[in-house]
Formats: sequence, C-alpha cells, structure tokens
Amino acid sequence: MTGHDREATAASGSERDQAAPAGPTPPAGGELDGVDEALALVGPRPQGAAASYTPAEGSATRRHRAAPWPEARAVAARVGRTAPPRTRRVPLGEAVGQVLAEPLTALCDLPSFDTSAMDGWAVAGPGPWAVEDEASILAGHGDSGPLPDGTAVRIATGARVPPETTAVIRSEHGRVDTAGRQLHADREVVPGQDIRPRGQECRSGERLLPASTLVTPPVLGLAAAAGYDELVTFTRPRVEVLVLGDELLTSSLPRDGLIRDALGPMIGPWLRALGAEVLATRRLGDDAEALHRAVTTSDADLVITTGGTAAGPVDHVHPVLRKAGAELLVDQVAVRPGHPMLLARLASGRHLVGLPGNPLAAVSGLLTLAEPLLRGLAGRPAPDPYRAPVRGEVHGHPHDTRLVPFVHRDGRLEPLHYNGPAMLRGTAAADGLAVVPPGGARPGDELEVLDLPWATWSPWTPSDEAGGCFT
Ligand SMILES: Nc1nc2c(c(=O)[nH]1)N[C@H]1C(S)=C(S)[C@@H](COP(=O)(O)OP(=O)(O)OC[C@H]3O[C@@H](n4cnc5c(N)ncnc54)[C@H](O)[C@@H]3O)O[C@H]1N2
Ligand code: MOO
Repeated sequence: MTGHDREATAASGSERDQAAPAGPTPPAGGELDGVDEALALVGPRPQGAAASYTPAEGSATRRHRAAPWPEARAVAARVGRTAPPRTRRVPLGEAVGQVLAEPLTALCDLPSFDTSAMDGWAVAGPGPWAVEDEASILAGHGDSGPLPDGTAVRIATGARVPPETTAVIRSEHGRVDTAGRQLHADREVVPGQDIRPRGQECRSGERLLPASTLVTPPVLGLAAAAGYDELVTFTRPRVEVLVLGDELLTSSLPRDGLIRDALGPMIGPWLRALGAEVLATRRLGDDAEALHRAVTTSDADLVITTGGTAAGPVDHVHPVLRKAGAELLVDQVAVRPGHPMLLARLASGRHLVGLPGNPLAAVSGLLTLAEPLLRGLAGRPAPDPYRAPVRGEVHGHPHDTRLVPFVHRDGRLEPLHYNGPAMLRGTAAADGLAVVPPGGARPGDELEVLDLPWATWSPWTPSDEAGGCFT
C-alpha cells in the first residue's frame, strides 16, 4: 500500500461508495467480483491527482503521484528508444523469432532464370511441333541450347526453359502422334504461358522486407531463396527476473498460508514472447540484502522484480532502490490493477521494472511498462494502436484506467470474468486486455486494445502493386 492511498483511504471512507456513481451501471455476472476486489483495495484520490504527474528525475524519493496510464507507457517507450539496440549477424537457422536490423534486399533475381511452371513440353513458334528428342529437361540442370522454331522438348516443373521457347504446354494439354512424332496442343497456346520469367518475383537489389520485420518461418524461406546464408538481426535485450516473497512455493499444493508462485513460470516466457533473452528467473524471498545485491550486480539490460512494490512490512523494492541510488522514472500508475508498478533507472544506467505481486497487476505492469521499453531495446516498431467496440457496459474506476481481459466475439470485445488483481483465470482465456477509461465504458464504446504478444504481429503491410495470379 502506498502512502498516498493510505492517506486518501483514511480521509474518505470506502471506495465502493465512491465508485458506484462514477461509472456506468455494473453488468450482471461475475465480472464485478474482480472489480470490487480491485476497488476495495484503493482509497479514492482527489479529482485530477493523476493528471498532475511529471516523471520524477534524479531521485528515488516517493512522490505519491501516479502517472496517467498513457503517460507511463510513453515514458517506458521513450526510455526503450534511448538505448540503440545492438545488432549481430546470425546463421539463418538461428534467426527465427528475431527482428531484422537491416532491410532484406534480394541478392539475386527471383526466379533467377526463366522457369517452367509445369511438367509438359517447351515449344518454339506455332504448332504442331516436332518432338526430336525423347529426353527431358529436368530441374537443377544447367543451360540447354536454344530451341529451334517448330520443335518441342519435354520439360519438368522448375527446369530452365531453353532460349527461344515461346510457351510451355502442360502434359495433360498436349498429345504426341507416335507415327509422325508431332506434338499437338488440344487448346490455344498463349505465348509465355506456364513460363515464370526471370525476375518475376524480384530483381537483384530490390527491397523485399523492411528492417524491423519479425523473422518468421516464411521470412527465413524468402531469405534463403533470395540468396542469404546469414541475417543481421537486433540482439535480444537481456532480462533478469527477480521473484520476491517468502510465501511462495515452487511445487505441489498451497499449504499453511503458503501459495504457489504464479509469476516465476509466467514472466520469463512472456518476456521471451516480447523479444527478450531471459538470463535467469531467481527467487529471492523477502530478503532486502539479497535484493540489493541482485539489483546492483546484475548485468542485464533490464531487471524485472515481482512483488514488494507497496509499503508493507516486507515490501523492499522502494527502500532498496533508494539505497542503490536509483532514479524513479515512473512511481505508481493510475491503472487498475497494477497501480504500484514502477520504472527506475539504476546507477549503472540499466533499467528496472517493478511489477506488483498480485498476478494480474503484474500482467498490467508487463503490458504498461515492460512491453514498450523492451520494444525499443529490441528494435521492434510499435504496433498500430487499434480500437474495437465493447459488448455491454464495463464498470470503470472513477479516476484510473482499467485493463480488462477480453475475447473477440463477432467484431466486439467481450470482457471476461475473473479479472480481479489476484486472478489469472480471465487472462489465461483472453485474446488481449481492453483499456477501459476512467468512468467506464457503455455498450458499443470503442476501446483501445492491447493484444497479447502471442497474437499476430506484423509491422509490414504488403503493397498491392503485385496483384494477379501467378503460375
Ligand atoms: N493497505 C493496502 N494494501 C495494498 C494496497 C493498498 O493500496 N493499500 N495495494 C494493493 C495492490 S493494488 C497491490 S497490486 C499489492 C502490491 O503489492 P506488492 O507489489 O508489494 O506485492 P506483495 O505484497 O509482495 O504481494 C501482493 C499479493 O500478491 C501475491 N504474490 C506475490 N508474488 C506472487 C507470485 N510470484 N505468485 C503468486 N502470487 C504472488 C502475494 O502473496 C500477495 O497476495 O498490494 C496491495 N496491498
Ligand atoms: O490491486 Mo493492485 O491494483 O492489483 O495493482
């Protein structure tokens, strides 16, 4: 709990009383369970308090001002952009999942020779054609001599068509009369048919994909086809995860007030999905000394802590950051859940994101602070923000943004139940988190959408210059 919240709660009574008139009528059903839990934990703040945020520079002193949610994300993105991403050259086989640091430029024409698109006959001039040779031209073979006018030769898909070829006739569209050894076409032959001309897909030197493209399996295939053995990619930012809390078990069933660590198994893979290299996930308990040592000696680009961000008796993150001479860039965010999240610059110049311990609050911190920061460090472009209409009313916090797990249903966002700060049940089934503005949303309101990182991501929209149907 923060000092600000403590003061506000003491001054103004229960949050439920305050919240009810400020947002739309809560929907029926279980969603309110989570909302009420979130709202019950926080005291109301004076109107406009969130808007007065300016990023704290130069000290780890608590300022008790929550950054408005969009501003907190902007600060994190700015911080990410200030450190230019490192690049390296990797063999194709290791590049999948990384991001191109340079445009992918064709190293050759594609196809690199005039190619037969079908099994059949290469013909020159008008038919019928004399079939002089029983042999076929096969894929993978070198140059053959020019095809004389009025002749045909058998050819396989992918083989180089001989010079002077005017068309390829598919095997099923031609017949050779055995007596005269003449090829007859059973339909009109259009010049150029079933020939893929050299350079049809690209010319050597043509830009195929821009820098910042995610290397997917088809990108690897295209790079190989275009002549690449290696790719220059951005080095993944290196992240260390420090899981705090003496109450956490790493196996078996909860017992005696102890609970399973839900964040240790989740945060590392989530960070990898955001493009990070996770050096380690370490469980430090509630040991301030160990935390101080870990924070001051880490050589990760980004340290992520979970838990201990509030002001409870064993919440060590703030005191440790103070002692370590860190500078708080974001200290609390006007978002529910996840309010006590923070972003700090360590004395080493590296950064630390403190995620609150409640599991959905930690997800909120990941999406609000860690994702935009890592995007910059990893050289990934920001996805185009998009909005979608929400089905039904969504209860809002009076002053803060809410992040609510949803699924896409018939072009609308369907908020999920079990969205309380301590719950992951809604998020585990979700397509993303919807950004509910202070005061809530009415049916059909368009809400900003935060896709989960395993949803489709592409920074590139292909142009439609090259429409048409290719054989
Ligand atoms: N009096 C107040 N108490 C709290 C307030 C408040 O305003 N006044 N804020 C609440 C909010 S909001 C959050 S979020 C949490 C933030 O707390 P911390 O970041 O200090 O986290 P902890 O106290 O360590 O843990 C909170 C909660 O989460 C559980 N937890 C922690 N780590 C894990 C994990 N790895 N896996 C599963 N669950 C975890 C922990 O057991 C606690 O239940 O503070 C509120 N309190
Ligand atoms: O309830 Mo807290 O808002 O989980 O961050």
